Amino acid sequence: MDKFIVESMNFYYGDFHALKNINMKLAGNRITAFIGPSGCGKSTFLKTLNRMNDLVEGSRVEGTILLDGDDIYREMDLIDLRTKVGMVFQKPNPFPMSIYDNIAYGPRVHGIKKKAELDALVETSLRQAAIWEEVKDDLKKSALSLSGGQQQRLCIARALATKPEVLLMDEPTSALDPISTLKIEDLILELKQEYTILIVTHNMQQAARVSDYTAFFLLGDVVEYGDTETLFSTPANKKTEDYITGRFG
Ligand SMILES: Nc1ncnc2c1ncn2[C@@H]1O[C@H](COP(=O)(O)OP(=O)(O)OP(=O)(O)O)[C@@H](O)[C@H]1O
Repeated sequence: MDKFIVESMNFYYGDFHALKNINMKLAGNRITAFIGPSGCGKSTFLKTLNRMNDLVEGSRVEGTILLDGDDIYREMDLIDLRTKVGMVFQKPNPFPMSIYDNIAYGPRVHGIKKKAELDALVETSLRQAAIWEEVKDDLKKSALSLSGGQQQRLCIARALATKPEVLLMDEPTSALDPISTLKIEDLILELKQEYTILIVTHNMQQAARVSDYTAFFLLGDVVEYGDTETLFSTPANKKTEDYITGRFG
């Protein structure tokens, strides 16, 4: 099932044409990776999917992006969209509050007040993000006292607490050590059962390890998009081949 259908999408920062005629279907309950050299538009593309770019002055989007058949720029309420489509950023960005409050924040904004309900949500989210065992006795401790890898898993738990359907991840492991990176990768694979995951990564091995599908971006174009195994073993385009073999540039 396609979760997102992107049709004739163009994106501009002022006069700069950052994404050029993107047509793409993104599969539900699968992991899709976006790769490509710096500045090619991967993050911009990811952010169009939950309208994070709306905040950028002078930016403009053309074309259509459907989420479960609804046009996210014309038919969907922004709060509904952001509830359905959660996001995890490159640098872990916990709120300067306790571990518990970081997770309970979103649900509270959505009107959940009962302590028992919040307790359950906090536990489930932390378990799903594979960090419960490490923090369950310290829920009142500041989230800022956690290690970088723990903070990133906490941020994933925070994103899960509002029960999204899609998780956008913008280079979620680039600030982490190899062990934390592998933990997050295991977690991403685990989460695929329940979520649609879209991940920007500079790490080719990571894309090959975790994703079902990969899209290669270059200068705002999608040069090649398909099944990860095929794209990495027998790329159809010479530019894709040059990039994945490190001959790019
Ligand atoms: N807020 C902005 N205002 C103007 N131009 C921007 C803005 N954000 C990004 N750009 C430009 O849009 C292009 C695409 O940027 P984007 O961040 O999407 O690339 P990327 O592929 O994710 O790069 P990286 O891998 O370095 O994160 C770049 O040329 C960048 O300079």
